[in-house]
Formats: sequence, C-alpha cells, structure tokens
Amino acid sequence: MKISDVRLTVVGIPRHTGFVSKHAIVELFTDEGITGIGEMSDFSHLPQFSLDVNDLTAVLKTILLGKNPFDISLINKQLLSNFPEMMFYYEKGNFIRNGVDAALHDVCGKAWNTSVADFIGGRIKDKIKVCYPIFRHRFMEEVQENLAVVRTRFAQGFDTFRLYVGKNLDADEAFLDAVRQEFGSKVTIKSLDFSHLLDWKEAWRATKRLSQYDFELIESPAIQNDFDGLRHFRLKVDHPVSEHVWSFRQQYEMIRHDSVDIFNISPIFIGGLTAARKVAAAAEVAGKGCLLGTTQELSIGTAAMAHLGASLSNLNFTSDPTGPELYVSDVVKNPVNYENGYLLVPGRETPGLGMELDWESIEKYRVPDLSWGNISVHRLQDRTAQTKA
Ligand SMILES: O=C(O)C(=O)C[C@@H](O)[C@H](O)C(=O)O
Ligand SMILES: [Mg+2]
Ligand SMILES: [Mg+2]
Repeated sequence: MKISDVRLTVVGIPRHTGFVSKHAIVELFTDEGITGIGEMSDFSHLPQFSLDVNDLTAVLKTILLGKNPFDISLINKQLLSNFPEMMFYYEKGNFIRNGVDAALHDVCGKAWNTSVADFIGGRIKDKIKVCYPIFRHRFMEEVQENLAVVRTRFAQGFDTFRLYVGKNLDADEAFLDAVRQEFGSKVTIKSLDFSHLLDWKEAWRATKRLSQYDFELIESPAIQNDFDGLRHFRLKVDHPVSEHVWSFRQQYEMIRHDSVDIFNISPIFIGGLTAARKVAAAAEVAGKGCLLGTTQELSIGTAAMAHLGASLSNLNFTSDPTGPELYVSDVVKNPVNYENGYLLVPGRETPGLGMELDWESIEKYRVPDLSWGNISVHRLQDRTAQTKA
C-alpha cells in the first residue's frame, strides 16, 4: 500500500467559554482506497505565529507520497528531521507530527481491520478516568462562573476537576473553599496547574497557601525546562509533581534531575502516538507515574489518546482529555463518549481510531487558514474569550 495524497482542512471551533481553537484535520489517502484521518489539534497557543497550511500540505506531500503507511518508524524519523523538537511546550512541529502519526495508525488499523489500541499493544483498560478543567481565575467574579461549571459537569457525571492557578490566589482560594463547602468529598480536585507561569519559589509560596484544601498533585510549578527548580519544588512539597513531556531531551533531563513524580504525556505535545509510547516506556523504566494530558483535542485526537491510554501499563493517575466536552461541536459523526467521569475507549470492533468525518460540521466550522486575527496574550494563556485585561 502507498500513500497517494494528503489533505489538511482547518476548522475554528468555539469552546463553551467562547474561546475559539483552530485545528487541522489530516487525511492520508492510499492507492488501496483506505483513508486515514488524524488531527493537528489546537494551534491557538503562543507563540503567536501561524503556519501556511498550503505550504505545509506541499511539504508533507514531499515526505509522505509513495510511502508505505506501515513504515511508521521510518516516516516518524523523517518527520522528526523536518519538524525537530524545540524544547518548547507548544512547539507547532510536534502538533504536525502528531496529526500525521495518528492518521498513519488509522490507515494501518483499517487495513488490518484492527482498532488502534489493539494495533499498538492491546487493551489493559476499556475506560480512562478523566477530570474536567477549570480555567484560570483572573478576577473574583469568575469564581461563581466556575462554580456553575462544576455544578453542571458534576450533574453529567464528572466528579474530578483540575484547576489552573497562579494569577489570582484570592480567587483560587475562594473557588477551592466554595467547592469544598458545596460538594465536600463528592468532588475531587485532581491538580493545581501553574502552567509554568511562576518560578518554583513563587509556585511553592502559592502551594503553601492553597494546601489547606485537598488536591492530588501539582503540575508545572516552575518555568519551562527549569529541571533543578522542579526538583527543588518537588523536594519541598508532599504532593506528587507532574510535568508535561515536550521533548525526549527534556524528559531525559527530568529523569536525570529526578524533577517529577509523574509525566503528563500527550501525543500532541510530544509529536504523535509513536513518540508518546516511547516516553511512557521511559517513564516506566524510570519508575515514574503517568497520566494523559491534553491540549483540548476534538474527537479524533481524543480517540487517539483513548487508544494509547488503553494500551499503557503505567497509566496510574487521573487523565485530562475532555476536549470534546469543551467544544460546541466536533468534526466526526460519532464523537467519543464519556460516562461517569470516564473516557470510553472506542471498541475492538471498530477498525483504526474508530472515527468518521462529518463533512456537514466541517463545512460549518471550516476557516481558510491558521491566521490569528486580534487576540491578546492573556486570552491565549488563560484560554478565555474575556477581553477584560
Ligand atoms: O494541562 C495543561 O497544561 C493544558 O491543558 C493546557 C491548556 O492550555 C490546553 O492546551 C488548552 O488549550 O486549554
Ligand atoms: Mg498542564
Ligand atoms: Mg490547547
């Protein structure tokens, strides 16, 4: 089988918060009539430059056309040399590699009439515990809005939440206090996520203040790539510390410095299912825990993570992929399902990722390119549509 064509389609889909994320849907066509789909999810992050989608399609064609889609290692090697790791969390080259790698897995699964989970190692789980995100408070008045989100999502079966913190500690504290008063032990706060906004000492001071509330772990409590800072922080707190993995080198440094307890692994940030499986294996070898992170993918990206999570032997903390619940719409006819706070892994009987494109929806949300328009840094950092600075 040979890859005969490549198509990228860009959509801009609003979240329930109003914030719009742009994603590129990947289609890999083959000479045997099988089409693989993938997702380059959520390009709407700093740094604020955009890719030219026509140029990217042309480049991908030079790499992919004529290749056998089963040569996943070879193709990943060539993708990596064209879109190298940059030691940066939101490096767009990783998003590109991820979308292509997911589509390759989808083609191979479909060709063998096998689900991706079965193709990459089989199933340990058929559902993955996830938590719903509460975006960062900047103003006190957002506390009530976020409490309303907890009420709604709790009623839908989500009993575990994660909280982005560090910009307005009074509001962070007021929120945690209100959740404790209203829900008590019925709701779990999985993590406080500092998103690299504070240095480790500032994050430590904030953590001391918020430690009167129950939460399970602390994420990204240092600036990016501060491996010593993370370690200093980790040795000072009782809670486990997690950090996203955005390059093999960065993961190696975190292992070498004993910087974290848990690796937050997302195919989007490490550049695909193939790379994500390697970092999960490295975590296992180093005796570290794992959870699945997210950039807030649509259903194709989330299905890829569900297949990955199903096959991991060391997924031992609550994971984050709830993207399809955050957006007002999706690009597939059969979105992934959530039940009682779990992401359900698409079944064994569905080949590939188990997703089918919904062109009516794609046409509705299709945008011509990944250009930015007028958006402020605070909106990008805090994932809000609010223009109040
Ligand atoms: O754990 C994280 O960090 C995230 O979820 C990052 C977010 O910024 C996410 O990518 C989003 O787009 O909301
Ligand atoms: Mg995070
Ligand atoms: Mg994102």
